[in-house]
Amino acid sequence: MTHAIEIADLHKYFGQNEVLKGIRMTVDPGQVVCVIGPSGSGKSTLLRCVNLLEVPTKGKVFVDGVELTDPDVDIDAVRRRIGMVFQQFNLFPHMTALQNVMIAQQRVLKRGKKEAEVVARENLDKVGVGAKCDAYPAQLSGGQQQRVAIARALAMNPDLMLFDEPTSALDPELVGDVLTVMRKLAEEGMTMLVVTHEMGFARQVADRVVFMDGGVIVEDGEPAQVIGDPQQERTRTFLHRVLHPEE
Ligand SMILES: Nc1ncnc2c1ncn2[C@@H]1O[C@H](COP(=O)(O)OP(=O)(O)OP(=O)(O)O)[C@@H](O)[C@H]1O
Repeated sequence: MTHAIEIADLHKYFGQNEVLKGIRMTVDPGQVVCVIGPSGSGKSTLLRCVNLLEVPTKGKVFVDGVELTDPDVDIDAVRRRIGMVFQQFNLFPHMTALQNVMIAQQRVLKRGKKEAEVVARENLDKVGVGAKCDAYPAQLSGGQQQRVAIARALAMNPDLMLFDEPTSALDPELVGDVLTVMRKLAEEGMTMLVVTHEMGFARQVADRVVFMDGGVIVEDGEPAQVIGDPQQERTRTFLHRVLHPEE
């Protein structure tokens, strides 16, 4: 079986700073893999290397068997199959929710206005903000804005979704709405690579959890193992801090 994502010996430097130090991992079709780890461990950089928002210094990244790091590959064609959801929702402030979900379909996929609108409405309904089509981002809560951002990614019919701390910018009471949408996508079989601090989500939804620290993968396994019974001291220390922040 071809892996949905394969990362082979990935290194990334920013100047002298080696942020990724030989990452190897895979995500198979339909799998949900959560990446956890302390701030600055390289999680976002890893995710950004999967759609070449960052160019790896060394190593290879494959999406569905296609090597993104091959200079002859049509990167835009591969990128179109990858949906990305960021911590900040990055919606256009002067466009309504509906227009935000339509615009990339029209510009990138060259869909006509009518089709783009139908697809946008379907996806806004799917994430539970169908009633907010005509609202501007400033009129929406953070959780609603993030769900519009998810709808925007889904409207492009991606094979694969990357999430970079999608709930970190949200007020605590809004986190659940976004996680519910992500859980539903996982149940539908979407392949997902998710950088998150939400241990409950990682534990309940992920097929695998990857713990990163200092630019390396320290542990990679089933959630019950990595979160429930970590083998490495570094993982235990991190989890203790995250799960018992008051101590
Ligand atoms: N564009 C950049 N230029 C220079 N250094 C960068 C750049 N992006 C990230 N870094 C550095 O790379 C390191 C890893 O950052 P990264 O954002 O990947 O970590 P992270 O694990 O996602 O952290 P967080 O949980 O805080 O988002 C940090 O030291 C950061 O300062």
